[in-house]
Amino acid sequence: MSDPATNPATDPATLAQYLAGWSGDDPLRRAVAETVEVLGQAIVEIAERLGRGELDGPLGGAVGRNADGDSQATLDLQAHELVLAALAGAPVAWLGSEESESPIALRPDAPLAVAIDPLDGSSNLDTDVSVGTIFSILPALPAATPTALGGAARHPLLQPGSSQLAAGFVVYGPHTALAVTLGAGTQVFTLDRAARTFRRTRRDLAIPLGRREYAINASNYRFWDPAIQSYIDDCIAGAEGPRGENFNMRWIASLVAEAYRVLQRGGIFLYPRDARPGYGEGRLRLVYEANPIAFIVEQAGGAATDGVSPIRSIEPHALHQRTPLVFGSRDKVERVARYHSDPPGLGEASPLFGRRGLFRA
Ligand SMILES: O=P(O)(O)OC[C@H]1O[C@](O)(COP(=O)(O)O)[C@@H](O)[C@@H]1O
Ligand SMILES: [Mg+2]
Ligand SMILES: [Mg+2]
Repeated sequence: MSDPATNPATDPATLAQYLAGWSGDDPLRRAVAETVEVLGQAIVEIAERLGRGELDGPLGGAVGRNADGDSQATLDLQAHELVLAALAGAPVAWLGSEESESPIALRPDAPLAVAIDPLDGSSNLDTDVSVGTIFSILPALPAATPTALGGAARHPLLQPGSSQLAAGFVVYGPHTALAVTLGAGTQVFTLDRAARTFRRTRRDLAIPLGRREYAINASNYRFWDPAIQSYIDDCIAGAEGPRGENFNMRWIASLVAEAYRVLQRGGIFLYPRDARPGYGEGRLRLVYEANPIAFIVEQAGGAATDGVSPIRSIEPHALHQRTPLVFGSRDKVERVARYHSDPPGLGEASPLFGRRGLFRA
């Protein structure tokens, strides 16, 4: 897979052009393309609102609580409303949003379901750190009985991530970047603010290998499982430890910003389960955070697991369900799984094995 930095002057594909080229005359693809495009319009609005900072009032500050008990900022709700309004005419039957306890019924006969985190990382709003939007597009199954969410019949929003037709995430940073996959590679578009248009700036992105960088909230160390503790211990031990090389650490506390960094320069991200009350399945949500990120990362040659199993193989049972999440360069993600499968005391960190070469990657 090639990874050229694309020059918009010679590769002027706008998001709309890229979507049109991909969809052709296929009705389901056209529906996906239309939906990504209207989400793009909502994203432009959210970017403009964020770009005004506190000129129109406070961005952060809790105004309520969502279904998961997280506090909601004014902008969490505004972003949700902008997405809802943008989807009004789209071929979407169901919207599942972090900011709505239950799925929202849109057009009953439409072929798609959208799951979205309208504003990711919103606890960072008042510090002007990058936040984002994450979305997943699924087929709306005709046989589903949506009122039985969580029951025997499967709601379209509760399909495993392997059913996704498209996924995207945005970083509202110094520039607004949109990473998208339609199952045919990962593309990055940059918002041309003056034209209110996304233009492709990276084509068929491939996560670079070899970057020795990990991202984890290290303040939770004492609550982690031994496998995660061992993995991080070995990174921290650096050149003197079993890995035999030094590692750098990053933690922005903004999933989209971490995911974008991993896409651009490699490394690994971990938000594992831990022993704090309420963190038995980690913090991040499977349906509208982990699944779309996993699809995009895999389409860029990387991997995403819950530590052991591929994220996209997990059968969701609830819209707001959490999952441990590990993603990044494939070799590093696979190494984390091996720390889980090695018997305690015989892992790579074991003094019995010291700097054994078997798992050096
Ligand atoms: O504060 P913590 O525990 O480090 O968690 C940070 C994580 O929580 C999140 O902010 C969760 O997303 P929301 O802001 O949408 O709830 C992620 O962006 C980030 O990776
Ligand atoms: Mg989030
Ligand atoms: Mg959010």
